[in-house]
Amino acid sequence: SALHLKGGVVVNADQETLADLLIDNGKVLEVGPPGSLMAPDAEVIDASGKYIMPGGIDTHTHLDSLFMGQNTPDDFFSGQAAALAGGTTCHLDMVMPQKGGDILGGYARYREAAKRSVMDYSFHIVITHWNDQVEEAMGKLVEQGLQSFKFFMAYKGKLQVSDELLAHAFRRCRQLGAIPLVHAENGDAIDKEQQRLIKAGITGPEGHQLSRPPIVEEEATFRAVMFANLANVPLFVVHVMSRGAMEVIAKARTAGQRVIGETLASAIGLNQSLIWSSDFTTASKFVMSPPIRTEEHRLAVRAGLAGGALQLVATDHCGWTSAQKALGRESFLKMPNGVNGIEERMHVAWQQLINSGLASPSRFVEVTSTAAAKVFNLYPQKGVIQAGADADVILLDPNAEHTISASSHHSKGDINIFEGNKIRGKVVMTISQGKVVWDGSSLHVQRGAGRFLPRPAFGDLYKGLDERDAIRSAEMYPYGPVPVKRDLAALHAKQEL
Ligand SMILES: NC(=O)NCCC(=O)O
Ligand SMILES: [Zn+2]
Repeated sequence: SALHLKGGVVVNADQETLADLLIDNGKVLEVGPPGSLMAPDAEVIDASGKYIMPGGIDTHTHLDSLFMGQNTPDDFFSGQAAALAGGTTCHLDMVMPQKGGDILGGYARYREAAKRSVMDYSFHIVITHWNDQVEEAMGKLVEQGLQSFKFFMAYKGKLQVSDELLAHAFRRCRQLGAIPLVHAENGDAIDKEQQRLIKAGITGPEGHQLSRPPIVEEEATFRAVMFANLANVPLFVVHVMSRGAMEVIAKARTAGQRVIGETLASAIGLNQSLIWSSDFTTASKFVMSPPIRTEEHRLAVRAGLAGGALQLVATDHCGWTSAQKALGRESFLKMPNGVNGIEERMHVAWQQLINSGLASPSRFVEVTSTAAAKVFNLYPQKGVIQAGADADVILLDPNAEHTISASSHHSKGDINIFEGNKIRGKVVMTISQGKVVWDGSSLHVQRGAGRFLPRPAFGDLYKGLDERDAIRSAEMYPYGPVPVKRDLAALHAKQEL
């Protein structure tokens, strides 16, 4: 049935206004001044004292995934249900290739797994090797509505790609109108550090941390940014965890390059102190790549997200059980990397951005929803509350207090990196496709209700790139057109004499 939200503050990325909202048939029907909308049959929801905002979009998740030999506990049903309970109504999941590198096969498996979905979703496709079939598969995937490909610059010997592959792939993305995503860490350097630390007997979770210092993240970020510049392709850097990597991105943007920096709930909400805990289960919870960093980095990245050096905040949700983490008891090399967050992200971002006074509710909407919709070509279907948009909407009570805990979360893992975090501000209602799916205490989700969202190539980030190419070419050949015409016949004739 139709919903009539009355008396709330509607927040979009550009402004907040006291307004009423009418929702019907899965869409936003109308937004108008308080008392102006007529809908006698609609169910009335009192939104007074609450913010009405676009549902969150998480640009980086790993649901129903096989990673480091382990299956993630959360599938598309449990992961998305958790997301909805935390105010996220849409996500983009990472498609890992099948064994043997079969990309289309991997994609088909994820489409099948996603049939359990309870909210809308799309995918990024991970590319780990290169040949003609891969190039062709990328083209086919773009035709099917996928416009983003992910490359790991770390995980040596497994997922890591070479510089040569990056160079090829960025050109191919440019041709297809797709966005390349990079996990930016120098896998070769990490490999050496890992061996050194293990040899020194540092085998615990802190060894993971020490093997991947901020400098390996900054170096790879710089390399990816330079390669993207070379191909004149937009670039999306996933999970920016450190100040240096953020500054590389900010500098490139200042020079006019189209680079998007994604940070994570774990980066702005936590520092690495608990990785030094003498309790193994506690320490192991925080093992992820790139690592959660010192307080100095947390504060820098948080401020950068508020101030505009970074563009959005995701989760890289790849939560594991404590038993799975314990596989790394003897060596951090065997511990599945990854942390939870799909359910906590909106609350952590609210706490860190709004309650710190660093950002406005509009900026919160921008970094949790609108920017993602724009970059990944879902706007204005998603990421905004206006007539015609999908009715993915949340109500947030800025005064409600709650504490995050594994004992009350909806995700399937038995551990939570935000355990005990006190949050002021709570999502008291989530509306997905026009239906109330979270009422503040229970979920009302329907298996299979989630839809795959096709995303056309050549989105907003591509506008103007052809003109830039033409101008850059002209700048590259300051002494005239190439190839330079030379009279080689005359030279031959001369030398034959
Ligand atoms: N981030 C992490 O530690 N695990 C998930 C895989 C990745 O994104 O690197
Ligand atoms: Zn990653």
